[in-house]
Amino acid sequence: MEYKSKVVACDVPNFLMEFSFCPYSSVYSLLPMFLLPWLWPDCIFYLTSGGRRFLRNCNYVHNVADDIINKRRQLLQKEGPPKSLHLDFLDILLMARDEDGHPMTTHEIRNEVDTFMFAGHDTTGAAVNWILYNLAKHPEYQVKVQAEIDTVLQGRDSDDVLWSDLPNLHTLQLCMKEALRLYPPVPFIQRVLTQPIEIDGKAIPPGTLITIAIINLHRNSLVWEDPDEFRPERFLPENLKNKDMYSFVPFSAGPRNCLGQNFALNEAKVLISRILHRYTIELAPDAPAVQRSATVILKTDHGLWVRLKRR
Ligand code: HEM
Repeated sequence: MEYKSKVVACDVPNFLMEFSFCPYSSVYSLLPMFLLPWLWPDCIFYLTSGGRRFLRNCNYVHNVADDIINKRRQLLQKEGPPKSLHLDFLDILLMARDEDGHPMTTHEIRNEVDTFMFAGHDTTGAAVNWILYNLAKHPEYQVKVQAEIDTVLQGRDSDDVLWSDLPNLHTLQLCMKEALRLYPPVPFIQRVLTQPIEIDGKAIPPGTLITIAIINLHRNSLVWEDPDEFRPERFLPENLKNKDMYSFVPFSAGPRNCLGQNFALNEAKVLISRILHRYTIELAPDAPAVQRSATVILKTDHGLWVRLKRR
């Protein structure tokens, strides 16, 4: 499959961010906001109780971020740039200057912080959950992953996972990719076409908002053999030789793909190897059936229930 569309940035209206259900009528309460087009204009949406709750929640998050930014700015003014070798993200933003020497405003910095918090937190959390769940469901792979972690750590403590260990966790990497294929934390993305394209004989005009269902692509039997099976070996280099590079896109693809991809994979590797070095994970026998719920992030309706046994 080839992506022929050019990608453009598209502003997401606020109503799409309100994923809770419309609270004020028995009929509406069953419908997600995007099925209620008359509430799409912000000025109308903000008059509803859902809209007011949305504004309240936004204010709360913005105040938390503003508070952190202001405290750090004051610290920078008082003590000067940090002496540590690596500056953190907030320091970099606070110290950035444009061509005229102007710093970023708190509002500009907050927008960046919000993007990274939203893009980097729930996504990685969901990924780690789904990976651990799959390893619990497939103990034959969990054992291999644990043996690999034990070898790589060479008797060191679980807290001592080093940067240099990460490329050696090959089996873990295969299992992580397979879990991200079956359960991509971002199941859908959207793009506005800037050029007409044709897919299977159907012409789609520019300006059309299209949804790319990553989860369906990953489970398409034309793309992956036995797509619902957990088979990490699919990602061995020899098995990927004839695979289209767009068959597996949990981090999207093209110029607007995920900026935090490597960070997320490394973060997940550290976390999972520390957990599996100490514990074996089993599915909880009395857990409710896993019901995938595909909102912005792929979650479950009743959680993923596992048991940890100290090794
Ligand atoms: C397993 C974890 C993650 C997954 C599955 C994931 C997935 C994605 C996907 C699919 C997109 C494209 C969204 C779209 O086009 O609509 C994206 C964009 C983005 N991600 Fe991630 N992400 C993850 C972790 C992170 C982390 C840890 C960070 C930051 C530290 C991050 C930062 C971003 C940013 C800034 C963008 C927007 C890039 C742009 O529009 O140019 N992500 N991510």
